[in-house]
Amino acid sequence: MSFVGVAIFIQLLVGIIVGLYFWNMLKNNRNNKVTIEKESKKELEELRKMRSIALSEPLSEMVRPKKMEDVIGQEDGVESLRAALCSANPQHVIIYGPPGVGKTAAARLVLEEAKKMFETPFKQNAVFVEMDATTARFDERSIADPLIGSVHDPIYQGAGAMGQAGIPQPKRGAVSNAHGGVLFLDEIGELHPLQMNKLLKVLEDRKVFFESAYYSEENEKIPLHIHEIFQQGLPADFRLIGATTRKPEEIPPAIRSRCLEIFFKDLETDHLKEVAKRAAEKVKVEIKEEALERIASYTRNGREAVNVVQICVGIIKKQNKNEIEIKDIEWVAESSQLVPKLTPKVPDKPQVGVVNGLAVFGPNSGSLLEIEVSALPTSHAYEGTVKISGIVDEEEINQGAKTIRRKSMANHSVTNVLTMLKSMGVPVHQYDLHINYPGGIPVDGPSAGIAMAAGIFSAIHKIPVRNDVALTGEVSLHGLVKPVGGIIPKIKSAKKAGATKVLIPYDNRQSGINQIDLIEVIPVKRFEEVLDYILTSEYQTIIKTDSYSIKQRKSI
Ligand SMILES: Nc1ncnc2c1ncn2[C@@H]1O[C@H](COP(=O)(O)OP(=O)(O)OP(=O)(O)O)[C@@H](O)[C@H]1O
Repeated sequence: MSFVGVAIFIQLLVGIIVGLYFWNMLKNNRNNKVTIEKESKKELEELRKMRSIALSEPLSEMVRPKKMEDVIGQEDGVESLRAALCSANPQHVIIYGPPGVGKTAAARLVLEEAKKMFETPFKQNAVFVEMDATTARFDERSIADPLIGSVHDPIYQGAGAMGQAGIPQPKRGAVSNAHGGVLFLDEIGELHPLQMNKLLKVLEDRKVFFESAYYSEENEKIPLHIHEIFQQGLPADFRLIGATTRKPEEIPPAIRSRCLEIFFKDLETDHLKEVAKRAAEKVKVEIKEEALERIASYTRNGREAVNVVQICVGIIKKQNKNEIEIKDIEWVAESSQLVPKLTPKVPDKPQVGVVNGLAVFGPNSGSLLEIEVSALPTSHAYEGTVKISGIVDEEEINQGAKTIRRKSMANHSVTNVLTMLKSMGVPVHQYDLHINYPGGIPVDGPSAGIAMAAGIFSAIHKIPVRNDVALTGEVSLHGLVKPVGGIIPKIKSAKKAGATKVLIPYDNRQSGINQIDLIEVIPVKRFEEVLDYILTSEYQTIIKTDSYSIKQRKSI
């Protein structure tokens, strides 16, 4: 074969190989397409089948408040929420309150109310985006951040078109999804500090800026919209409504200072009855007053009340009944291990060494706190012993990334109280003292100072303490009554427990406080005044014949 013949043969061979290669590729592509189409058809059928199945709407959805008036017992909170959002300049908000009392329900409704306002900046299609801060996880490489958004770099996109072309892809987070509307961030107190900082930056800029090592202004392969996002940021102009069961002091000051703070309360018995009644009405089931009363006695918030009705409805429907009776509620209480609520009450009569202290839990819930003191003459030569029971010995304070463990403040507060009483002339050292906080309420903080001091004084001198007075306040080494937190819920809980007077630190007095719930509120400056108010009238005569006089006490 000549040289030309060989060349033609090789050319033909290469042509055949290349042709076969492309023919094979086309065949594969066609096969792949057919397989993908078949798979997709199967998945679509499955999806349609799933969509055709729908259970009935759960009762919890049916009874969810549909208008603000349906949110029961939160008039002040709802009014503040309206003031914050239903205006020409809506503000960011944090709602504090116990779980299940209507924070989410009210937040969902306020945007709809705001949209109806004449001057509102919210458009009719403004969105309400809901997110739970406990699920707003992010990863440190910023590949995924459902709250703020993230950039999918080509290395993580794999074989996707953008990935192959080396184009970084910004992905929207909740802050951008909420653009023009409201971002409701439940449990905002649980947000990771790093994300809290990013959120603060977004609130300030009203847009999100992304970074990527794969981004270059000169890269012409990058589409225009991605250039615009990297250069001008992704819009994120929304109003934040954060909700938390934590106390304000546990929330970072930087976010607090940018938000209006609103407080939702514990629901009272009447409110719980109303929530349960409306739930029963919505499913057209009858329920009598005594049954509502029983539901309220077992439940602590609106969600629990709705849940009890929901289970009862299931039970009576199975029995072809249309009325929820007390026995149905008892059955639910037993099977769900619900325990009746104990509302602390003031004692029936004055007693030696028994004082009505006041405690506060979470952001807005108060409770009467019984303090009992026993004082027995000591057999020790120099100094009696001091025992404290029923308090938190050690506590853990979570400050975002760091956790602090500290010894109980109540413990330290006893030391301060004893020093104060000793310097007053009370013969504390001659007694073995036992201070007990019965009832399992976790006590901490120094706010029980004046109550504890009064209990010790009463126990040592065997003078009964008035049972109708409750008191709160820290006491200084020199007998000054220092301000404390949670004063309003404390006053309300004193009234609920049956007290007629409540002593508070003078510096805690504020306008309108004297009229709260028709209980007499008495601001006090010094511990001597506390004794004058809470010890029974015998005190005045006994004290004058004792080893120290009122004059001595006043000179502390
Ligand atoms: N004040 C209330 N008035 C009417 N219904 C209420 C009230 N509080 C709770 N509910 C009922 O309980 C359900 C749950 O309430 P919601 O989710 O608003 O509570 P929350 O305070 O946001 O609680 P969490 O902090 O646990 O999310 C509501 O859908 C509603 O049916």
